[in-house]
Amino acid sequence: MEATIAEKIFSSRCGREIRAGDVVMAPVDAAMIHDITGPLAIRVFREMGGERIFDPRKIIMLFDHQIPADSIPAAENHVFMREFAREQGIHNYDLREGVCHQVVMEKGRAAPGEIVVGTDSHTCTYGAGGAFATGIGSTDMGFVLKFGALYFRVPESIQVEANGTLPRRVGAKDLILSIAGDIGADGATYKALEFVGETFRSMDMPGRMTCANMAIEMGAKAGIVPPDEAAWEYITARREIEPFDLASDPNAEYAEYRQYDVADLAPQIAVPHNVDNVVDVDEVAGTKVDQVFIGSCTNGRFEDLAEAAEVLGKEQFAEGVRVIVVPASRDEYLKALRAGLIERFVEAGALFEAPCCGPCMGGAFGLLAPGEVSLSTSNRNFKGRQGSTAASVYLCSPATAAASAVYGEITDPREV
Ligand SMILES: CC(C)[C@H](C(=O)O)[C@@H](O)C(=O)O
Ligand code: SF4
Repeated sequence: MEATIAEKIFSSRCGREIRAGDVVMAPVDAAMIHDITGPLAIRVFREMGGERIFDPRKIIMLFDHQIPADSIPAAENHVFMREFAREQGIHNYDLREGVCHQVVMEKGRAAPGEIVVGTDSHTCTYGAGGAFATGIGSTDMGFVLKFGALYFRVPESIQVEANGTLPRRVGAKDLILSIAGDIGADGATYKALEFVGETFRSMDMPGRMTCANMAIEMGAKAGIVPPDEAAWEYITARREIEPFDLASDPNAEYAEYRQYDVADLAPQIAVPHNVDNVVDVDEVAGTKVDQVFIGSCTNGRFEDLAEAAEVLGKEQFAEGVRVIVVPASRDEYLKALRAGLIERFVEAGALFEAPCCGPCMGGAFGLLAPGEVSLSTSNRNFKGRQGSTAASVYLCSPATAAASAVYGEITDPREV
């Protein structure tokens, strides 16, 4: 039988032929827990009578949402997790490395063909490298910590094919926002989104990560880019693994097909308060912004910062706009530092913060007051996502964020 990439990954990991719709107990190749959801997973593991975790080498532990601790409960969570890591022999990246999804990818902890879970909805990011990766709840993670396996209902797939070359200053984020606008916030619920076509094939790994990251914003269980040379190059630079072929069969069965030609794509904006409220930038150009956030697991990589810096050029950020730039990880931070980007952002008036989730979730800092408007390169714009429920969050690409930060209002980066 011809199979999709998602079906093939489950078949290979379970050692028998698996079809979409099957409910299987599948082994987990890696499991990520962070400072917010980790403590609950550990408590569930204990309640289940857990003493030793299934394999400490397969656990990725780190802190990124509330770092450095922004409250006493957060500090207590960190202490609790550090103790668990010591007791179980887990390598804890602690608060040094950055946002969980960036760190998992950059440390080579998710590889093509693997099943990877994390107690965070954007775990689907690792599909950029050909893993079947999905966010799970802390209760499920308690089970994974004990048994190293989990029940899955193997998803049907939606194939999204994109062809053509993205225009200047239009990038992966614009493409995925446009796809989210079409599919809708629940249009891919429990499906695997498979990204194929020449646009994805010529996209760099950071761009693929931006796209896979937002699969969950359409309700998808996973977002997968079939691994090609670029993906294998990325992973083999980080861990010892022999490349192999992994792609859907030509006649595999899909729930749906969607096709895009990106040659004329305009910069896209998700306007408040849903990710699928997507419009071309010119429909909202001129909207005044109070805060601009460039960062997150969606768009906090070096390439994103470099694109923003290129659009910024020698300009200053507009008076009255708070520009917050947060690299997604220590590695990305160092690359930005060495390339002189940090100096440029700070000179132009930005606050440059250490790697963490930052204002993305309205957690640690950068919260909005009622009535304020934020333009953000992150992935969610629900009411209250970045502070007050009476504030507004618009989502965009790093290029649009930088252009808008210079003019103090939503601006088409192609005109800068
Ligand atoms: C805190 C965590 C559970 C949450 C998620 O799962 O996505 C967060 O990272 C987010 O982006 O809202
Ligand atoms: S950067 Fe934002 S979306 Fe990503 S893990 Fe952190 S809070 Fe979640």
